[in-house]
Amino acid sequence: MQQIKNPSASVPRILVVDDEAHIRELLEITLIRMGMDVDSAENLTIARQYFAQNNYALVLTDMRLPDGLGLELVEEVAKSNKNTPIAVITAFGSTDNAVIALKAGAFDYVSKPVALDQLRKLVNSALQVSHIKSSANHTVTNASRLLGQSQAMQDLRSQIGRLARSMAPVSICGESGSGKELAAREIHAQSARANKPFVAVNCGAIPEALMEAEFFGYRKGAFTGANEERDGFFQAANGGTLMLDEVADLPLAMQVKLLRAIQERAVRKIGATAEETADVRIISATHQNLEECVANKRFRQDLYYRLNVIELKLPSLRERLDDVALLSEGILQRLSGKAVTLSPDALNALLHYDFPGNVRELENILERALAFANDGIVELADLALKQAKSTLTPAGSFASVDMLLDVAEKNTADSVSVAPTPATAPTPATAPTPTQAATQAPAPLPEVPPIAVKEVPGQNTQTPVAASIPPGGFKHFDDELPKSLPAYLEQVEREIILRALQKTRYNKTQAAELLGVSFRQLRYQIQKLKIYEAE
Ligand SMILES: Nc1ncnc2c1ncn2[C@@H]1O[C@H](COP(=O)(O)OP(=O)(O)OP(=O)(O)O)[C@@H](O)[C@H]1O
Repeated sequence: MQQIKNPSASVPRILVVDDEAHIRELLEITLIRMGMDVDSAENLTIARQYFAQNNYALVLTDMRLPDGLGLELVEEVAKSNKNTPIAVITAFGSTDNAVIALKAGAFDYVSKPVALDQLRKLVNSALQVSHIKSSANHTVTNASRLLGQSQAMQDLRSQIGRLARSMAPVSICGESGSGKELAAREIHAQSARANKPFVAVNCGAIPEALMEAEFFGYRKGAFTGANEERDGFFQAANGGTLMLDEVADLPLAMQVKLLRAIQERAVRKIGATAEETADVRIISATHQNLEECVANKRFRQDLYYRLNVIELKLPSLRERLDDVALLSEGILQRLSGKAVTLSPDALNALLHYDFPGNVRELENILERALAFANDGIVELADLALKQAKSTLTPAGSFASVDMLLDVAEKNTADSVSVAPTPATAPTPATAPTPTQAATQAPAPLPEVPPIAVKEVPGQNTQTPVAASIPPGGFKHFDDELPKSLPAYLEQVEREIILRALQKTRYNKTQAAELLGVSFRQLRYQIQKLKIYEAE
């Protein structure tokens, strides 16, 4: 056992635990060169003594020790009140051990033979975690955008605080609109990676043929149309967090490649001969049941095991209706920029609504209601809830089409959202590529001849309806008023969405661009209106 003399209180101190003297020595030299103080232990017993007597910025332990497993130390350190990050050194190719250690509370891992640049990155992340913990920055939890004071939200926020201190992959599940992406952004914002990119990728929105290029990038000339070298999502997220949204939508072939990239922490651009390291933290999300997808052989078990190291479950809004008042206040404030309140009747109606679309639906309801609200008060009738028996008083004019569509998501300034930007996408002649659509103002929707004439069942039916428009379009009211405003507005919304879908040959990404809404919002409206592609 070797102890560095005269450790200064201001110098970060690291405990290295390994039974092989030459590895201890290598780690010690590297860490001392990085300006750290180092204590080293050759077995669990000595490591425990050191840990009990000192405060460490990081504990780095081998998995196999003469008197036990490094995993025991991981559990003890994770459970202690000291909040010390602990990382493990795993044998080459033993990624299962890494997953087990991460599940037990390890902050990160390095594989043998230890690559020194990876070790340096790990140490720097651990130091930032310790710094965030002890500095005023930690109050970021209080400024969380995830609103809600219910027990479920308080638990969620403290779970997020713990997860932010780890590199472990997190799998977020929850109903559509319940806040999965927001939770992922929070984990990133509170982590040591906060000043690096957060890249959110909608796996369901990328054409299969382009997946590899989008994820891993390509070299110039790698294929026809590859006119210049391009980074993929992994490179764009380097040092930060990569969110794989709707991960269940990944095709099986891509799942294999993704698994490899995550395990090796390295990717190879299409056309490149060498791999490059990819230092990304993976957060995945889905509204589907991934276990069921595994059982149905739609999702690889090994990838599931790799992504699902820690599971974060988002409660639905109807499970935490006591948050509705606070959420509404925050949303109204954000949307209108001034104090707008809900009348007691309106609040009461919301408290009895079941929100199948969760917080996103609450946002939509309130955004629509704001357009009708007078004198800074949202009344029950303004909400136009389906269950609410509203007697709507005419409020000037009917909602414009723009109002019916949700506002585009606003990315936070410190984050990057990467939309698929295919280089060689076989795109329909009339539809713009996503790249074009992102840079051009959406063109006005031209008249589209009606297709696949089918009768559209009633708007409130539970049966999905095929994507078809009645001949001549839907009935529009000139003089007479519609019998039900919500049903009428849904009808107009359906018509607009169907026209955009038909124009883009059912490419939802392009349809969303055309309508100036995000893919997620369009998908939500399609689900809500139960539109599906005509066979
Ligand atoms: N707790 C919350 N506090 C404030 N806003 C929230 C909360 N949860 C969700 N939201 C808002 O609701 C909207 C939907 O959230 P988000 O996109 O994170 O949901 P999601 O579960 O990822 O949806 P999907 O499954 O459709 O991808 C966003 O505008 C988000 O800001």
